[in-house]
This record gives sequence, structure tokens and C-alpha cells, in this order.
Amino acid sequence: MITVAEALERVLSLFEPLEPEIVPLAATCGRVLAQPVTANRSQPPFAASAMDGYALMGVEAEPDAMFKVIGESAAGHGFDGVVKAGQAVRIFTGAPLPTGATRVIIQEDVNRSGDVITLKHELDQKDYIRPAGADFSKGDTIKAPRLISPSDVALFASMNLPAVPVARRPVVALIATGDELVMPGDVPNQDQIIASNSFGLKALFEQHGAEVRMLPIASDTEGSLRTAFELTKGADLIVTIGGASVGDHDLVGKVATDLGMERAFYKVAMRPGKPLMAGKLSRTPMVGLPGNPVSSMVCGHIFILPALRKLQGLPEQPAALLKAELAAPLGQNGPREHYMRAKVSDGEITAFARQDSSLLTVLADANALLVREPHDPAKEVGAMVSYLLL
Ligand SMILES: Nc1nc2c(c(=O)[nH]1)N[C@H]1C(S)=C(S)[C@@H](COP(=O)(O)OP(=O)(O)OC[C@H]3O[C@@H](n4cnc5c(N)ncnc54)[C@H](O)[C@@H]3O)O[C@H]1N2
Ligand code: MOO
Repeated sequence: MITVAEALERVLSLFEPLEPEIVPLAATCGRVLAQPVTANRSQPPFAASAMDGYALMGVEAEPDAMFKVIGESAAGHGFDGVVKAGQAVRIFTGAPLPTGATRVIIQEDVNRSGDVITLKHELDQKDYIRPAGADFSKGDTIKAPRLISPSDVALFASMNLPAVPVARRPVVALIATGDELVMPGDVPNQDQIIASNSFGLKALFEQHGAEVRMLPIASDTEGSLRTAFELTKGADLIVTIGGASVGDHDLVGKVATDLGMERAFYKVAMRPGKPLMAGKLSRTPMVGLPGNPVSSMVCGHIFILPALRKLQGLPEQPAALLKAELAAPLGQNGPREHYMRAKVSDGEITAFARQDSSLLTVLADANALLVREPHDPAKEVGAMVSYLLL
């Protein structure tokens, strides 16, 4: 069996980044910026007041000094004239600083009587001016690739970019397999269960930029699986769930091979997730996930999310590992890399006692996967271990 690192490398080698598309700004959050973008204007485009107060010549801002108020500069409506000695302009936050003014006195430091203001004895010394271009200047560039955050959307808007080039969303065709499965809301017979993996995986992949087509559940017959594969046309990635192991009804590998899959590997030294397979089916990358609910989700995190990143033009990298101190001891690990469901808080991590790969309640309670190397020796409380956040 190959290692997780080797399997990930082989999975990633199946993918090429997708082409970019131009998308309206409001729809870009969570997408990957595909090409650099350039500010169409400076922000602020003029020197602006940072506070509500009075704009005047800074050299005149002495304690108790008096000024005549000659006009107003509001956000969106500047003052056209020039501020001269002994004069002040009422100004508001974001308004253009009038010509001649070099400082804003906040209104808390001013007494006003009619058109005359008197500065107080103690003055805040800041000038409360935001210089033109303080945030960014016309022509400034944001590099690609970059996962677009809500803050980025605000920045692009401010740069006057109504549409932005992003990587096309990877289309994932998701095939759940197994005679035992019915959809949530359907009525199962006494031997059936509800299909859960496809829903968890759909949510996970969509969180990471994919467009997921959930295909009808394929039953455990070659014909049904063939039909399911036929429905995957146009997908950038085919993901099957279940039917990957060695049982008499585990047909995914056989049918995919009959349909011409070039297999990159089958079986990985990991727990859960051992019977993972990957390859190409008519030039489309295909990953066969094990059916156990936790196995399929763990493999989704470890293999499919990095693939979605690559498809969207982000650098190739494995799931990010963090470090925490063990809050409860661990026994020796077996021969497979173990992704233990765990809870991390305040820098301490505890693996759940029950690690069976069928337990969705445990997965749902976990916020981390504690990662253990093959044959990792027993560990005491306080030992540093690696984990990835769920
Ligand atoms: N003799 C052996 N048996 C098994 C081995 C082995 O090496 N030798 N490997 C075990 C491991 S590890 C795993 S993981 C499972 C994976 O098996 P399959 O990928 O073939 O999955 P299925 O048999 O189809 O299903 C396993 C389990 O998961 C449930 N399942 C499947 N799909 C869904 C779904 N979409 N939603 C919810 N639950 C699902 C299914 O009902 C089974 O309970 O094989 C071990 N066996
Ligand atoms: O992937 Mo299997 O769950 O190792 O249990």
C-alpha cells in the first residue's frame, strides 16, 4: 500500500487548473482570483477628513484661537472655496479637505457660537486627515491566485472593479452506490439506511468552490453503475462513494476498469480510508472513496479538497497541519497513518474513545483530525501532536 503523501501526489497529478471566467463582483466570495486585478482609482481619491469637526490651517491651531466658519464640506459635497488665515470650514468624516486647510480639529475640542468657533485649551494633536491614496492608488495590483474573502470583495468594490476574473468552479459528479441506500425523506425498507455521505461531501466540496452534481444512487449492479458513469459527462471530477472494498458487491473498481479507467492507485496506508482508488476515466479524473461515512469524509478532506484547490489554480499543498498538546494519552498506532476524530480547544487535543469509521455522531462532535504516523509509539499527556482543523 502506498503512503498518504504518495497517494495525494498521484491524485493531484490527475488534475490541471481550470480556465478563468469573469464573474460579477458580488458573486466572487470564496472563488479564486485567476488573474491579477488593478485598481481603477485611488482611495480616497482626495485628502479627506477622518472626523467630524472643523478644517483650518494647521499653523493657526493654537489653544483658545478663534476662527470664522465660512462654509461646509460634507461627504459627497465638498467646499469649493479656499480656507485662509482666521477661517474654518465645518467638515464631516469622509468629506474632501478644502484647499488651504491642513488640519481638522474635532468638534469635541471646539466651542461654537454662531459663525465663530473657539478652540479649547487642550487640543487633540492629530491632524485627522486621510491623504489621497492612503488606502491604495490607481494602478495598484492584487496578485493572483488568491482565495477571495469578504474583505477582498470590499477591496475590489472600492477599486471600482464590477467584475473579476476567477477560476471556473470545478464540477464534481458525485455517485453514491449501494442497494442499502435511500435518499433522506424516502422510506427505507427494513434492510436499508439513509444515504448520508453524498450530502456531507456535497456540502464540503461546495464550501471549497465546487459545483456538485449529486447523481441518482447507483445500485450494486454493473448496469446501474455504468448508467451512473454515463451521467458524469462534463464533470471535472468524478467521485464515487462506496463499493470500493473487496466484498462481492463492491463493483466500482471493476466497472470503472471495464469502462477504461487508467488506475493511478488502489489502497492507501491510512485509517480510515484504506480502500481509496483514483485514476482517469475518459480523461476525467476519478476518485473512488470508501463507503464508511467517516472514511469518505476524511478522504474528502485529505484528497479532494487539495484537488479542488489545484483545479482552481491554487498552489498544490496537503491539508494544513497544526500542533497541539495531548490532553489524554494515546496508545501505539498501527501500520496505517491514522486520522483520529478529536476535539481541540485552548491548544489541547483529545481523541475520542470511539474511532469506528461508521460513527457520524463522533465526526460531528469532532473539530479536528489528530494525525498519527504509521507505528507512532504510545504518547503521554503533554506530548505535541499534529492535527488538521475540520
Ligand atoms: N474483508 C475486508 N472487508 C473490508 C475491508 C477490507 O480490507 N477487507 N475494508 C474495510 C474498510 S477499511 C472500509 S472503509 C470499507 C469500505 O468499503 P466500501 O468502500 O466497499 O463501502 P461499502 O461496502 O459500499 O460501504 C461500507 C459502509 O458504508 C455505508 N455507506 C456506503 N455508502 C454510503 C452512503 N452514501 N451514505 C451512508 N452510508 C454509506 C454502507 O452502508 C456500509 O455500511 O470496507 C471494509 N471492509
Ligand atoms: O476506511 Mo476504512 O474505514 O479504514 O474503516
